[in-house]
Amino acid sequence: MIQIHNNTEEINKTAADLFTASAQKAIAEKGKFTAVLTGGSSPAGIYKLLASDDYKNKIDWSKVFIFWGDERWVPLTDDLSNAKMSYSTLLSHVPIPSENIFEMYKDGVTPEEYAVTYEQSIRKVLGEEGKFDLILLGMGDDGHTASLFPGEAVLEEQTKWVDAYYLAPQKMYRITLTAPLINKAEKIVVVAFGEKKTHALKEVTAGEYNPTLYPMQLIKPISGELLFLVDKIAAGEN
Ligand SMILES: O=C1O[C@H](COP(=O)(O)O)[C@@H](O)[C@H](O)[C@H]1O
Repeated sequence: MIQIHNNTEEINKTAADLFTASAQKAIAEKGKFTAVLTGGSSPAGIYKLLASDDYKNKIDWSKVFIFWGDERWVPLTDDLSNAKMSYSTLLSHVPIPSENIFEMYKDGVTPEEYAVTYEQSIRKVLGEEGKFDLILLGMGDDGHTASLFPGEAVLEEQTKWVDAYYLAPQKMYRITLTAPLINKAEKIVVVAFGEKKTHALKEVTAGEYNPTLYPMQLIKPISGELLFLVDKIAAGEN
């Protein structure tokens, strides 16, 4: 489903409300909430809202478990780190236990080794079902999501839940959840706004099926819900 909003503020509020409602429901039903954060620039407003006085006390953060959809293989101190942005906007401002936060980077190991460790951590918290309560995703201007980039072998991955590889065009390693794992989730919310997203959004949602070119097309939940929160500009209405 695609929801078209008037502006970014509306998208941020809708996403923060969805996050809060999913957390409350999961905690009431199962005693814990498992969520995946997205990187990039798009989610910063959502995270800041969740950390604000209006929102943060609505969630029992001691029962929240945070993972990431992908990461650039850089230390947490690096401005390119998706985790760094998530801490500065959200995680450093809410009472979540540090052991409930699963950063997608570790010093002293290779990205490939850490992909295996990260998958084990997911299995420990979620069990063999691997069903996250909520996954937030962004979408790159080229139609990539998480670190599922056009033309990369990771798009074909069927078995692993987490993969790492060298992304030659960006000259850096990436670590990412794979499409088969993402698709197990209860709810997947994709946030995209601004004119740079217009072309990819049209191709992803209304174009021919060509996930090699537009990897976001691989995101098709098995039994859960997929919701795009976009603004009028991204939707091509302005
Ligand atoms: O490289 C990445 O980009 C996408 C999109 O980022 P945005 O800045 O256009 O919102 C993001 O979803 C992904 O997590 C990130 O690693």
